[in-house]
Amino acid sequence: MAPIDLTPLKTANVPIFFIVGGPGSGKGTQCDKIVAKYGFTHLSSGDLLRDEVASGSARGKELTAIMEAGALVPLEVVLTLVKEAMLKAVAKGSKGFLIDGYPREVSQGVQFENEIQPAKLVLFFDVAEDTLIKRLLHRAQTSGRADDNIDTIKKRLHTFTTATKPVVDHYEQQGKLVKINAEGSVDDIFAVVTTNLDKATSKI
Ligand SMILES: Nc1nc2c(ncn2[C@@H]2O[C@H](COP(=O)(O)OP(=O)(O)O)[C@@H](O)[C@H]2O)c(=O)[nH]1
Ligand SMILES: Nc1ncnc2c1ncn2[C@@H]1O[C@H](COP(=O)(O)OP(=O)(O)O)[C@@H](O)[C@H]1O
Ligand SMILES: [Mg+2]
Repeated sequence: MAPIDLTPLKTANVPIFFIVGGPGSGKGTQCDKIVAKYGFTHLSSGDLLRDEVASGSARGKELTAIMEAGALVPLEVVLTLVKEAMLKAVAKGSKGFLIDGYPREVSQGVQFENEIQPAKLVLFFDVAEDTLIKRLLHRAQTSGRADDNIDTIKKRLHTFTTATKPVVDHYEQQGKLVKINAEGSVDDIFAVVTTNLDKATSKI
């Protein structure tokens, strides 16, 4: 795959926030509220992957089985989709990015930050496993997602614990992690999100 020219993205030099949390932790819900208040561009790695599957492309066909198994798709695939989406957004004057659902393993974060730029903050939505399961089963009633079923949910939770929890430790050691208890109401959690984002963006 030819390397993507990231010059426009690096030149834009807009803030980038990683949004991390278990399946059903509220990443998408909080990102929608952050976009409404700050105007950042929300890119969900899961949504980009589902769009790729829906496009019927050969690349998309390979992804279906992996996603329905609740496993992680190859790093290069998801990073390429994220880069392509970020370039499209900076061409339209993006003010900054919420990268939702990425990184899901430490190597993803390291490669992203080496090739694009360091994330300003990593927001981690911390939710107990039984709450995640309850929320995802509730979402399953309307999401129509092939991976919102109890078997795949359990696999996604296992994937989160084994591959993504190390991401939390990695950024905690760097002092860039904001760990938010995301058990409460959407608005209470958003109040904590805005306190942290206001602090981070005031330093830009
Ligand atoms: N009670 C409660 N439910 C929430 C909260 N945030 C999200 N949800 C619900 O939990 C489900 C998963 O949320 P979503 O944003 O899709 O989580 P994601 O999988 O991390 O992107 C959805 O049905 C939401 O309506 C919250 O703060 N409190
Ligand atoms: N960064 C990533 N790396 C590898 N696979 C990913 C990544 N993001 C999403 N996926 C795949 O897409 C699926 C759905 O992701 P996502 O929509 O973010 O789930 P949720 O919002 O419920 O946490 C994941 O279970 C995984 O198979
Ligand atoms: Mg989501």
